[in-house]
Amino acid sequence: MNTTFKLLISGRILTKSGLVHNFKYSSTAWPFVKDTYINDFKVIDYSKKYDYSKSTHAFHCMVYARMNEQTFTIQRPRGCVLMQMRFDGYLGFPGGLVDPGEDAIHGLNRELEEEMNLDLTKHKVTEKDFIFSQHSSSRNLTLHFYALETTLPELEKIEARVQLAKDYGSEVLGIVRVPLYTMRDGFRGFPAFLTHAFIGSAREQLLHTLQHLKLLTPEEISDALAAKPHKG
Ligand SMILES: O=c1[nH]cnc2c1ncn2[C@H]1C[C@H](O)[C@@H](COP(=O)(O)OP(=O)(O)O)O1
Repeated sequence: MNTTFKLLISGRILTKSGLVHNFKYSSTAWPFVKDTYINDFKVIDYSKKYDYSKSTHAFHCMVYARMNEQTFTIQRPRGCVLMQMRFDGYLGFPGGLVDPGEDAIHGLNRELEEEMNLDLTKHKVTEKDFIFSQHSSSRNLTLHFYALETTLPELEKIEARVQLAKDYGSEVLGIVRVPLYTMRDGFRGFPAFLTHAFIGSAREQLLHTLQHLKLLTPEEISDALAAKPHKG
C-alpha cells in the first residue's frame, strides 16, 4: 500500500557549530521511508530535531523543471533534473556544509551560487522547497534536501551559466541532466544512470524526490532499480 502522510513542522535549530536553521514546512513522506536506513542514513522525523543538534549539517538541492507536451522530447520524460559531477568522480547535488553561525538557507543559496553560478536574484531556495532530512550517527552527519522548481527555459539558462561558477573546474566538473526515461532495451536511460557512483545519500535523495514530485511513479522507480543490462 502506498499511503502518504503529511509532516507539518516549524522551528529553529542551533547546531554545535552555531549554525542556525530556521524551518517551517509541510512535506509529504512515505511510511516505507520512515525509520528505514538507506546506506548509513536514516530518514528522520524532524520533530526530533534536537536529537541532532550535535551533528554536522549539510544542505543540498535538486534544481528541476517539469516538462509538458510542448517540451516533450522523443523519450517523453516528465521533467528535467540537474545533478553535478563532483571533483571526486561521484555524482551529487549542489550544496554542502553550512558555515558556523550562518543561516542554513542562506548557506545553501551561497553554495548554489558558488557551485552553479545560480542567479540568486531570480532563483532562491526557501523552506517551502524542503523535501526531507536524513541522519547518519556513524558519520555524525545530518543531510537536508531541497528541490527548487523552475521552467525549462530558465533551467537551460542555469545550465549555460555553470561554467562561470567560482567552483567550476575545481569542486564541480560539470552539470548533468538525469535521463528520466527507460529505453526499449529496459536498461539504457534511468536504470543505467543509477549504476553510477553517488556521494552520500544522493542516489536515495534523487529517488525519493522524483517520487515525491511525481516525476516518476513508484513502479517506474522499482522497475529501474530491478533492471539488468542486456549482454551482447
Ligand atoms: O548530493 C549529496 N547528497 C547527499 N549527501 C551529500 C551530497 N553531496 C555531499 N554529500 C555528503 C558528503 C559529505 O560528507 C557531506 C558534505 O559534502 P560536500 O557537499 O562536499 O560539502 P562541502 O563542499 O565540503 O561543504 O555531505
